[in-house]
Amino acid sequence: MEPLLSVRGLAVSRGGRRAVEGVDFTLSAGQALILRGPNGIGKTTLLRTVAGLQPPAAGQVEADPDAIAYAAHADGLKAALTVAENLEFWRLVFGGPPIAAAIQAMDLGALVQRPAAMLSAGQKRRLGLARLLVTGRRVWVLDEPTVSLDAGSVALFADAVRGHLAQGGAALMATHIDLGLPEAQVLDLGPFRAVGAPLRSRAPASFDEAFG
Ligand SMILES: Nc1ncnc2c1ncn2[C@@H]1O[C@H](COP(=O)(O)OP(=O)(O)OP(=O)(O)O)[C@@H](O)[C@H]1O
Repeated sequence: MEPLLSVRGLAVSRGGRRAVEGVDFTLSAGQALILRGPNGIGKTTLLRTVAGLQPPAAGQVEADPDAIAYAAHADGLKAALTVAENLEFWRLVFGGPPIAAAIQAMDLGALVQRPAAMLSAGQKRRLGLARLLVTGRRVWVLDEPTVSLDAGSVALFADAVRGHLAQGGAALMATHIDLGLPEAQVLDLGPFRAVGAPLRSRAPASFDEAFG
């Protein structure tokens, strides 16, 4: 079976410094891969590279760029639009399926008329994940998808991923928690830490805006 995503000898850099290198994996229809590794090892950087938001430092990422739906830490919601309007907006952008199934999958029925600005953190995250379902894209690339979700919502998300895989999709996810997806493979990035990469990088003095 032709893989939907193929990563070969991939090295990724952030801030001019290599994070991980020599990463190889493929994802075919119906497969999920979970990236693990300590804070700062390069999970987000690797996902951004796979999504085409930054170039590889070395190696290749092969995928149809129109097959990938990327969900970053931030949910990318339109604050003034309602839940339904946000989903309709993304459906129109991507040309995906009707929004009703996404609303049901992420249990947003009671919130459809509420502006995104008036959602709780977990509700925003559920809307951000519902967005994936209206993209109609086959390869989900997800960075910490369950942050802010309660246990019930994590289970809904796991069901959505399972449904996506069953329909011939694939998913690449960075997460620190157990998603309840035993069928997913796990790739620990620890052994791929680039030679010379710091174990924990130190933030510059001006970095800590919130607490400075
Ligand atoms: N904006 C930035 N500018 C420069 N370096 C950065 C920037 N953001 C992150 N880095 C550095 O790049 C490296 C990889 O960071 P990345 O966010 O990919 O790690 P991660 O594995 O996703 O971490 P976490 O588990 O904390 O989310 C880290 O060493 C980090 O310090």
